[in-house]
Amino acid sequence: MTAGTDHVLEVEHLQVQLKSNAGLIPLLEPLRFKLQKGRILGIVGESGSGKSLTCHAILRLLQPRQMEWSGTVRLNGRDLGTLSDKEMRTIRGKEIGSIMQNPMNAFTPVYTIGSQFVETLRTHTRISKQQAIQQAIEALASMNLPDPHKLLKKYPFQISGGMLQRVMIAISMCLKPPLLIADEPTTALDVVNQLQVLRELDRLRYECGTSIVLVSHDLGVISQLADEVVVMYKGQIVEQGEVAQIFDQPQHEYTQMLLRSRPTAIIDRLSSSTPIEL
Ligand SMILES: Nc1ncnc2c1ncn2[C@@H]1O[C@H](COP(=O)(O)OP(=O)(O)OP(=O)(O)O)[C@@H](O)[C@H]1O
Repeated sequence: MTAGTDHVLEVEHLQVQLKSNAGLIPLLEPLRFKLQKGRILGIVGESGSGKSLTCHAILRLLQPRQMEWSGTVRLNGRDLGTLSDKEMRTIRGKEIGSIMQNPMNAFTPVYTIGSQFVETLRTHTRISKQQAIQQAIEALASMNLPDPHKLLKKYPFQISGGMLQRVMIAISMCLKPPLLIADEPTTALDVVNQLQVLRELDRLRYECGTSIVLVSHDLGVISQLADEVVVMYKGQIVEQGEVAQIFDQPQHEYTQMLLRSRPTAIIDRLSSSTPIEL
């Protein structure tokens, strides 16, 4: 970490505009937030409020022909805006892991899960092929994926979206990045697997000190896992702060409305002390 900052992620005046025939249309108003090592920042807000766009902007995955962006994103004090596309490709994966809503997009259909898993590990670490396969098998097993040996031989289209989601998380677990961007990581999963994934994310931050940006519609998940929260509405941050503060004393009318419609099922399961039978 660069001297002078104890923040893994610093986002300042981050703004995104859509290029259209009618001119630039603002999609994200200038955003500002920071995240310390080992902390989880939840991003909540209704559909279309700008959560995914924020994640894509941090990862520098916006299409330059479609979008214009400005502002600063720093990772451990390093301004990502100054890096070349090649440098950013190295950063993505090793230093910023990502778990996106549509896992199919993260895989190439013509290569097996195993070859993509091993290739990713070996691109970012100095381990042998055999060690990479062993790590992959252990990581897949820890994600409650059945028969990891067979799974490695399958192609992405041969397994469900939920399984692919867990494969992506397993890859991130192996790479132990300082920052993980998880955009609705449990949306495609059933309740048992949602809990498994959330526990693995929690383990990643406690054991590896990974900081996590966690986007979720589920306020129960955010209140249980996140340390701080950003509430977005129409491309703006309307409120941000420590989870307890925002959930106990929401100041903004929109946050109050979100909390009134808060689901409780996952919270109850997650906070239950009874171990889940897997
Ligand atoms: N490629 C694009 N072209 C045009 N508009 C876009 C594009 N991507 C996002 N937007 C617009 O930007 C706004 C924010 O979208 P974003 O996907 O970030 O929302 P979100 O909060 O993640 O929603 P959801 O919870 O449904 O994923 C929306 O109004 C969306 O229509």
